[in-house]
Amino acid sequence: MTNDKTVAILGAGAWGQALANLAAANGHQVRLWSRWGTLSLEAVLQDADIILSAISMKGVREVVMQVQSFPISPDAIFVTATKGLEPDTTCTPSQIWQTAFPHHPVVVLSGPNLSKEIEMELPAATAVASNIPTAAEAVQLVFSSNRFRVYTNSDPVGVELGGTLKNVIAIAAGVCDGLQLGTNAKAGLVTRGLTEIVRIGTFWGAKPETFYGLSGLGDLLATCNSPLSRNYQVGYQLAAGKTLTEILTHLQGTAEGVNTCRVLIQRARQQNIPVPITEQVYRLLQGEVTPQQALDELMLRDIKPEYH
Ligand SMILES: NC(=O)C1=CN([C@@H]2O[C@H](COP(=O)(O)OP(=O)(O)OC[C@H]3O[C@@H](n4cnc5c(N)ncnc54)[C@H](O)[C@@H]3O)[C@@H](O)[C@H]2O)C=CC1
Ligand SMILES: O=C(CO)COP(=O)(O)O
Repeated sequence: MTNDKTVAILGAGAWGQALANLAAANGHQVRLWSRWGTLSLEAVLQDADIILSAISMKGVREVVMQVQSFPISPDAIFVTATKGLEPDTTCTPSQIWQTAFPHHPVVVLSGPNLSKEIEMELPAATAVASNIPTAAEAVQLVFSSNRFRVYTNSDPVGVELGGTLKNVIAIAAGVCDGLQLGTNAKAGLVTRGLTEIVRIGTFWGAKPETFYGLSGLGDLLATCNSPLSRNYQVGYQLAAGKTLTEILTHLQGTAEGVNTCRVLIQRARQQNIPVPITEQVYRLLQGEVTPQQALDELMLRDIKPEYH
């Protein structure tokens, strides 16, 4: 009897490759699928115990529909590692996977996981969250090692939203560093950013405490403080006067925060949720304000109690 699993990883970008290497290093049989690769999706999915998606948000629904057209094991567990929101529906990736595969467990994997550091075999921790505890535990076993510490969590919505919403604040943090506003400004921004994340996330059904864990505060700290973060890079380069189009043309990989910010603003406005930092990031990305104007708008808002 062996505990080795067959793991299908969909998406061979930076994150898909890093996760494939982690599972392979633990002795699992890993099949990595890319739309440009030689392995067919059908062959990759055949009898897989775990089907993990590290597809960027823009491709998730298309890939879900392709997966639906092939046979999969009745016991297969889906894992989603994408950090984004779908523009038209405002769905999270796990909601899309769960709707398409209602009889399979879906696990969200999210945490402070800059893929370049993980590829360098530096230590990191993450959370795997599901409504089905045994599914989260199975995924925990597949990826846990002496360099990747995996915690289970029972709040998939909170874990997924933490990883997704922090990307918008990471853009703001990049602007803050790019403008050389100092450590006090950065600490204030990130803390108020977390307040905004908790406000939106709890409104959408997450548990508030989840946002103080690895996938919330943890990932917020990682992305707001590292030039390895593509979202941080977007903000940093906007502060240097580059246009969004220029930045995205040269950026390696995906900065999900750009799209997430637009979806978030749409939902927050509909539901009357105050999100002042996200609002300024949105206006900056739209070219409606300069980084300095966005800062002034935030600093000169009506004064108020810290909690209300
Ligand atoms: N790179 C990182 O450090 C981390 C990234 N993430 C998240 O993982 C997701 C992927 O990120 P990266 O791997 O960095 O991005 P990436 O841009 O390097 O890779 C994205 C992958 O998705 C595939 N893809 C996109 N649209 C597709 C479609 N229509 N059909 C088939 N494949 C499609 C691309 O071919 C590529 O393999 C993002 O949501 C990101 O926020 C999460 C944690 C860490
Ligand atoms: O989510 C990440 C780290 O946890 C990766 O951040 P970026 O997508 O900004 O590079």
